[in-house]
Amino acid sequence: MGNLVHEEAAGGVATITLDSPRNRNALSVALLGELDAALRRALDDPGVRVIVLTGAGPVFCSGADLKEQRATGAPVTAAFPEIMTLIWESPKPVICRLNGTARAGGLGLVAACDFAIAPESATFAFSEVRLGVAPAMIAVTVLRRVEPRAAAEYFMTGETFSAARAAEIGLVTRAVPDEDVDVTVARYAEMLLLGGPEALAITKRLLREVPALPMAEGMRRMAELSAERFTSEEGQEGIRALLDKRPPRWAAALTPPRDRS
Ligand SMILES: CC(C)(COP(=O)([O-])OP(=O)([O-])OC[C@H]1O[C@@H](n2cnc3c(N)ncnc32)[C@H](O)[C@@H]1OP(=O)([O-])[O-])[C@@H](O)C(=O)NCCC(=O)NCCSC(=O)C[C@@](C)(O)CC(=O)[O-]
Repeated sequence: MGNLVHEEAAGGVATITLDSPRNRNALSVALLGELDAALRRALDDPGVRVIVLTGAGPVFCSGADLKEQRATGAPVTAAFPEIMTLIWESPKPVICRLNGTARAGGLGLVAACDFAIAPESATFAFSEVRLGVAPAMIAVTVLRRVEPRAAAEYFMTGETFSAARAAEIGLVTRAVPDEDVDVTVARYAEMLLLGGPEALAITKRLLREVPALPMAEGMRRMAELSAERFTSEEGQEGIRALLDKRPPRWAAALTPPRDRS
């Protein structure tokens, strides 16, 4: 366990905390290295079925570490694309529990997660252009979540917007009263623990793939997948459990080799 990222696991849920409040959890080389290792441990642990990503202090993440960038003169975020991809392609669902505000690169992480629960007091900004840099890497996740007009508006103006607006444009799943963040995250984690781990991993993959498929090919491939699921061990257990009026007994969560499609 490192100094800048902490992990704990309980009841099938691993919580990974960015813990560098002095610079508002800025993405330094060291923090990114620890985050990458923590994510891989959670992905590799068959006891972990849901991952929660959060931060310590008043800010979830302030984006690239600008002080380190100035001191070293080299890009500090070389490891960032791989981390966003790990989250995006993780067969286990990932919930972002926003402990507060986020900026720039921090919003790339938010968008990479399957769910994001934000406190109403949080504010957001894609501040890159105001620094003379571009929201380049984060565009890859953010543009898959946020509607195009809103992306153009906030990417190009750098204007600060509210958590409620972030929910409206698809950047976060829900903006809730600050005191309700934990209960809302727990409710999502509980719902996710009810699903079959394989079914969830496959559903996450189809959410990524189906929109890009031509209609006829989409129908053909999804009909095949649907049939496979009904005959899979997990599908049979889920249906048996429903008909027997008992909770399903799921096998352990999926572990790597991860699905990279
Ligand atoms: C986050 C709030 C609103 C909190 O606002 P606040 O809670 O009022 O905190 P603060 O502004 O008083 O900051 C507290 C301390 O954190 C430091 N700090 C704060 N942010 C950073 C940072 N990023 N890197 C390094 N240090 C940072 C800041 O310098 C200060 O240090 P001190 O003066 O006490 O020594 C405010 O601090 C803020 O606006 N920070 C700057 C956010 C920003 O502009 N980030 C842009 C990063 S560029 C980026 O992420 C590029 C990328 C990755 O998207 C490119 C791509 O996608 O290709």
